[in-house]
Amino acid sequence: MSFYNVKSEVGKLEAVLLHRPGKELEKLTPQYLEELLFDDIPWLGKMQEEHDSFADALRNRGCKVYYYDQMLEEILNENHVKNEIISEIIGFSGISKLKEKDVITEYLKSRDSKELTEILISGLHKNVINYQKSNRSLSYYIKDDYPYYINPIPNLYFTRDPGTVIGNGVSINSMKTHARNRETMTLSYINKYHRDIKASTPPLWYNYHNTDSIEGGDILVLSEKAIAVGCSARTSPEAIEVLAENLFKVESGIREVLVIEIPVKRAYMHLDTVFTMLDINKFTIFPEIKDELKIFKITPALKGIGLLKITPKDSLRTALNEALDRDDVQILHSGGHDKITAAREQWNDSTNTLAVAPGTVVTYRRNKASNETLRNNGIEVIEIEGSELVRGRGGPRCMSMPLRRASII
Ligand SMILES: NC(=[NH2+])NCCC[C@H](N)C(=O)O
Repeated sequence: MSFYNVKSEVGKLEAVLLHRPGKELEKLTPQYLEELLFDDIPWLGKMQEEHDSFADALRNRGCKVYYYDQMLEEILNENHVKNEIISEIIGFSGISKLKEKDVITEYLKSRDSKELTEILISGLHKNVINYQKSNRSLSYYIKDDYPYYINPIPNLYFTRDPGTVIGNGVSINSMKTHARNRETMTLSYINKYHRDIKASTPPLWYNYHNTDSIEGGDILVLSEKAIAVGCSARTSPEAIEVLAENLFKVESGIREVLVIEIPVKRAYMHLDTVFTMLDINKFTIFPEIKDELKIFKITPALKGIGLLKITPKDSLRTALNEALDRDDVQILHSGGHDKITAAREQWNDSTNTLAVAPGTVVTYRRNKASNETLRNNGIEVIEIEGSELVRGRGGPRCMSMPLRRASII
């Protein structure tokens, strides 16, 4: 049996990868907020309570929850994996250029797998390493005010973005920003070495070593034959083409990539901040952007040069109907028909719904107007608290990486 199986956006959620926010969030300071892609500093204790309730809501619906740090710790028990990760991180974090690199490498090697997991997620502060003053380089003094050798990765609880399961394979995404690239790097090790995953040798649809960026918040698995990809502040057209070529080349089952270009803005950093799927024929959208979208359909080129055929489309609804082989697609507007409410609720992730079954979604309770519209249109809404979780700018969909979904009957 394949460890990964996601052939829709809404089939009953059977297994998911989450990360419970930890000490990495306590490394946020006003000075580095923007660089670390936060708008505010969440209160960790409260955030963990909210996250535990989120995980419980998924378990209550029969979903198995895997945790990123546990899987990482498990693979680090093998010495060769530990050494491989340490050497990549040393290069990635610029430590290999420092005089103190041997001391830091030794320090990392002498940690057990739990301690190393903690460092890989919440960072390595400079004052942890003791070494002779005589070994200090000029760059040590000049960059001295930067506190870390290894940066914390506070966005890790948005497990949606570094990896995306499509069919029985996975795309290990290439992140737009340095702040998030290590999330992807560690995920690639989990994918390669975790005993539960490697047994099924899943195909890799995208490799994070490719520098064209693509993030999971932009990828929606519409069906076993079609995916939608947002072209956004985080996902480039070049990366979408590479993903499409890989999916069309091998036996992924995917025959269409529907590209939805959204405006480039912090508030809409990914497609799933403005548009998600709720049911086999229902979607929700932030109405403000609907006239600004550009839609393109990519299919395998039958003849001609190159592998891809690109067709511009006029209407999102028609394109979705075509992709899903239906004629009844409905797109519900968030914000309860009020512009101000819609904008406020979008900022708080009203359109970032996570389907746990066809027509059943998890949302933040705070988005009252949008939740009401969903209910009035036959959607079952499971509400969770998100006062602290939302401060990282993400909702239930961003906080989850579906690993397996049941097929839709
Ligand atoms: N799939 C999503 N919409 N993820 C939201 C990620 C938010 C995160 N702070 C970032 O800017 O990257």
